[in-house]
Amino acid sequence: MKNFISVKDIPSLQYALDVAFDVKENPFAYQHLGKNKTMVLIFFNSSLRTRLSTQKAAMNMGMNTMVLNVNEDGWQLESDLGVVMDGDKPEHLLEAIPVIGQYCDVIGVRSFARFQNKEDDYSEKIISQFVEYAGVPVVSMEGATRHPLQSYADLVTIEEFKQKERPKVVLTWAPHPRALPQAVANSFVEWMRETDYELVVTHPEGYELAPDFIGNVKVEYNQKKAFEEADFIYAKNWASYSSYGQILSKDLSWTVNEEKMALTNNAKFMHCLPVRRNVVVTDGVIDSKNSIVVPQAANREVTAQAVLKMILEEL
Ligand SMILES: NCCC[C@H](NC(=O)CCC(=O)O)C(=O)O
Ligand SMILES: NC(=O)OP(=O)(O)O
Repeated sequence: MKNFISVKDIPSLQYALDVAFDVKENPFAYQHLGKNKTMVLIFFNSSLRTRLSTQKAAMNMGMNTMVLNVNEDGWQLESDLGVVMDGDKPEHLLEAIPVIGQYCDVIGVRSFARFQNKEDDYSEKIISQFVEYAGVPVVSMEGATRHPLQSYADLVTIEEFKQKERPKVVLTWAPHPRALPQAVANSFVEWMRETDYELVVTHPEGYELAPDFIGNVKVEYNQKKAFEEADFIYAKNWASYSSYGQILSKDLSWTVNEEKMALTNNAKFMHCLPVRRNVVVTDGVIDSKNSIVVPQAANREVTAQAVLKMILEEL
């Protein structure tokens, strides 16, 4: 594998699952692959899980890691092409990216949607420049439109907890005080569409995901109806795609609560975290025995390591 940006980069879902379960069982078996190799992790946005799990995964693989928080301790980086750089950004991505590529063997990048321009976000303006100019493999640690390390961990988690071959998996929109990217939801749908699970997405009108991501996945506007017989409830807020980046609703009747979970088939509750308690999900649900958010987060280390293994094997 050269880069890891979307589900299309893995050889197959089954192969990715096999690698993930293997590294989960044998985390230190492949250190020879990463010996004397370095991963640089570049963050344009905050992180807890991705930062720690990806570094831990790289260390498990015998790699060294370096972290750059662009907004705190690097030069501010210009990403627009052809601009007169007489403003507040001293360095262009066109130099910064190949320079970073000189110092490492793999680059991880986190760069969220900025919500200034739909085309810029949906063309993955930042990550695609990394892929073009880095000269080394690039791993998305959440781009503008996808969060593939998260979705891969979500898949592994569902495989571990599912009680039936073809579970019903429901992605539900939930309210939030801020405008959040569509990346987690897009990517979750993109990965789930590669499985044979029954997938249902529920959200208020106006929150439809981009057509390329939702495809012909079933959308049920009645949240309670969507929850019926669900085996997994995956909650996430996202801002509107059609009214790009706007908050159209903060309706707390969409919060995942005990009453709605009672409609399900004893469903497991999932969220990528960080999560706003008693806005996205009630304490009662996230503190219940059916909440698997912590093992889900633990699998972030597993899938980051699986991705690094697949990349290092081809270096
Ligand atoms: N990486 C997982 C989620 C990251 C991001 N969440 C956030 O920014 C939450 C921030 C807040 O709750 O204010 C998102 O939704 O894409
Ligand atoms: N789920 C996730 O990506 O968490 P962080 O934003 O803390 O990395």
